[in-house]
Amino acid sequence: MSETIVDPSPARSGPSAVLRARPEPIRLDPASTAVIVVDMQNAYATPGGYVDEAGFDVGPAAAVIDSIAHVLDAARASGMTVVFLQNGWDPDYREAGGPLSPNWHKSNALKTMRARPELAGRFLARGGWDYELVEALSPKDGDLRVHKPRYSAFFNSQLDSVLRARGIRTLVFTGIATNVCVESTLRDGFHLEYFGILLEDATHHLGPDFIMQATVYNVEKFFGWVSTVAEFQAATRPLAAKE
Ligand SMILES: NC(=O)N/C=C\C(=O)O
Repeated sequence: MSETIVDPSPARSGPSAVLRARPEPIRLDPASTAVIVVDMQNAYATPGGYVDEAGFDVGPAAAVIDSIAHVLDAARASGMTVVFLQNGWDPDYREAGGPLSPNWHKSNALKTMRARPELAGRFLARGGWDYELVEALSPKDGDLRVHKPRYSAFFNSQLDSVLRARGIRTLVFTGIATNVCVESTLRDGFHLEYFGILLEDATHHLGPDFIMQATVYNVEKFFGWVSTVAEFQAATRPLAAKE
C-alpha cells in the first residue's frame, strides 16, 4: 500500500517536492513554505551569551549553526522564504514586563541579571551583542527578520501577518531551543492552521536529553512532522535545479 503524502497546498501551480518525514511524508511547495530560524542569536548559541552565563550547555550549538547554514542554502536555492526570529526586549526591558508578568519571574535571562547585577543590561537587549544573530547566519537579500518578546513568536510580533501576506502555509523549524521557543512557536502555528515541520538535527534543546525526545514525540504525535537536514536537502535539490 502506498504511503499517504500530506499536502498543505493542493491548489499550487509551481513545482513541489516530497519531504520524507514522520509520521508521514509531506509535500513542500516553495511558494508557500518558509524556513523559520528561531533565535540563532549570540544569547543562545555563543559562549559568553545569556544561555552560557545562565548555566546551560551551548557546546552543541556550533554544529546546529552549520546545519542551519545548509538548510538555508537549500531553502534559498529552491525559492522558499527565510524568516529569522530574534528574541528579546528594548534596552530598558519594558517589553519584558515587570513582576506582574510571568515572564519577569520565569525568564532565566532576567533572573540571571537580577542575581548578578554586574550583568545588568547585557542579555537580550535590542542593540546589544547578545541580541544579534550569530555571524555565520547573517540574513541575505530577501530574508525577513521578526522581533519577538516572548517564547512563542506568534505573540506580540508581526510573524503571522508577515507569513499571511506571502501566502505561507508550511513552516520548517530550525534553531534554539527545541523545547522552548521552537516548540512554543510550532504549537501556536498549529492552532493558527500552519503546517509545522521540525528539522530535529537543526535544533538544540535547553535541559536534559529527555526534553528533546519529549518535543520530538509531541511534534510527531500531535502538532506536526519531524524530519532531518539530510532529508530536507534531498527533497529540495530537484527544486533548486528548476529555479
Ligand atoms: N529561544 C528560546 O528557546 N529561549 C528559551 C529561553 C529563554 O529565552 O529564556
